Amino acid sequence: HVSKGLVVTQLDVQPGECVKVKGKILSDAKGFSVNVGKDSSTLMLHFNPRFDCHGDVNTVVCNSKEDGTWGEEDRKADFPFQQGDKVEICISFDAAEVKVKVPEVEFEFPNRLGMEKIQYLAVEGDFKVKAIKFS
Ligand SMILES: C=CCO[C@@H]1O[C@H](CO)[C@@H](O[C@@H]2O[C@H](CO)[C@H](O)[C@H](OCc3cn(-c4n[nH]c(N)n4)nn3)[C@H]2O)[C@H](O)[C@H]1NC(C)=O
Repeated sequence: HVSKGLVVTQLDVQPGECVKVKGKILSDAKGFSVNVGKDSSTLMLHFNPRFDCHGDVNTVVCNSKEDGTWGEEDRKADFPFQQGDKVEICISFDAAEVKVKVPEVEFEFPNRLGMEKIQYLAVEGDFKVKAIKFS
């Protein structure tokens, strides 16, 4: 399993609010993930840019996780990331969907679990977190 990165629990992020993660993608990154939800087993969104891992090259894979079981993967067309880049990722949600804003591109993913708040944030993989901000 990927090494443990930053984990934040006891959050209470409401619809319309934003979780901002600033950091640096490692220069030899294979992939990283930003995970938000209730806890590590119940994720509203697993946002997983893959440079070269699990058989994917330069592909953003999104998924949800319910009580430890992955949902259907959603592979995105855009891949606005480069190894070594500094990135700022903003995640917000409402009853219908989760939005992931990065410069130039906004990804959308259905709020499959109908979650009403984000209590958990975990950043995993080849990503060095510099700052997190809740607004
Ligand atoms: C073609 C063979 C069967 O399909 C493959 O099955 C793999 C195993 O499920 C898929 O990889 C997993 O995809 C998951 C998202 O759907 C995750 O990215 C998983 O990454 C490791 C991981 C992260 N996490 C995790 N992060 N945060 C939390 N709470 N858990 N748990 N396991 C990956 O190991 C992989 O994406 C999938 N590939 C395709 C093309 O479907």
